[in-house]
Amino acid sequence: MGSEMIEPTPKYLQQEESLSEEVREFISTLPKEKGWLASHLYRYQGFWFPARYLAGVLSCQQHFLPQPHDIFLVSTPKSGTTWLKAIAFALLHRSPHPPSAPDHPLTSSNPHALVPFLEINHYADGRLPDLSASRLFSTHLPFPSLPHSIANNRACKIVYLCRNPKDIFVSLWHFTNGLRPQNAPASSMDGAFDMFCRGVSLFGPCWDHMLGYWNLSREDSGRVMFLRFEEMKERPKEEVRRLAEFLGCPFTAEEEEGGVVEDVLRLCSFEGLSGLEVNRSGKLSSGEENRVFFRRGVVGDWRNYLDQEMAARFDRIAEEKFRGSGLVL
Ligand SMILES: Nc1ncnc2c1ncn2[C@@H]1O[C@H](COP(=O)(O)OS(=O)(=O)O)[C@@H](OP(=O)(O)O)[C@H]1O
Repeated sequence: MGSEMIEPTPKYLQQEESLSEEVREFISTLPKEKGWLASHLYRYQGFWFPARYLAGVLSCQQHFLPQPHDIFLVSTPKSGTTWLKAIAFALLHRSPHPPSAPDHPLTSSNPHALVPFLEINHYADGRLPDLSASRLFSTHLPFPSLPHSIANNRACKIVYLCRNPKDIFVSLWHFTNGLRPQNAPASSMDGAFDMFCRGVSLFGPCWDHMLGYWNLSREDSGRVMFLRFEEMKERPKEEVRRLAEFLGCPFTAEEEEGGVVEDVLRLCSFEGLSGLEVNRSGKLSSGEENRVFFRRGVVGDWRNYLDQEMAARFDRIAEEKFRGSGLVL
């Protein structure tokens, strides 16, 4: 009889048991609901987190110290974070790594490995990370949970990426089903839809998440750039030029002539990234298969999943939440 290897539970499926006594005690005081993938989501500072991420949130709130010129890529999950990470990395490192180079880091590493999340990666597992290697960070943290050290630091730059919540919902539903252990049943779309509308979803409510950074971008547009997935799809060159400018690395005339804008876009395109071996068969250190971050990458896929009534409920929520803010999606 051959001995069967028992795979350890991937980190992203680890739950409350893996946390320190202190964190477990704290989260036991928070409101909780059944999770989409994790057993529970906990409400902290008005938003919903799985226990493992919450431990990272608390730790980075306590310990993170920004440096002038740090850059933070912020988004609610499934807004196009993977794409933004790839583009920002390619823009900021294009001197040592020209985007057309066949050995560019993005051809052998998933964007999440190159630009880890503060709360999900750097500060996960009770670690205090050494952050000296790179000052380009990413986070799904809503504004009220962003470490005060970042929120109050006027020299840091924040790039916020937003997407139509209907597409976010559909993307999140596929994503969490794709991460389920093989024998676990998929969640029903109706149940997930109701939870999402009530804000009970990863880092949700997504509307409040967007509004927090929208307001900040209106107060301080030099420090916070508000990008939209749909506009990046519609006019990628303009948006990438705008981003390069905001990040302090605008394209030179030579680069424009040499087609570097197009090179960055090609390198970071859905087709380009999702076709790479590393993204077809690799895994993150937290256990997620890289391929789950690439599904369709289009605008408006929600039309294939939501009926009129569901779409109307989303519209009503957006109208209520965004009223008077100037934010229209
Ligand atoms: N390069 C590129 N271009 C365009 N779109 C892309 C790209 N990479 C990923 N995607 C699509 O983004 C969706 C995943 O969202 P996130 O990257 O925010 O996920 S995560 O929060 O990091 O888990 C998910 O959207 P859906 O296809 O609608 O599910 C991905 O397919």
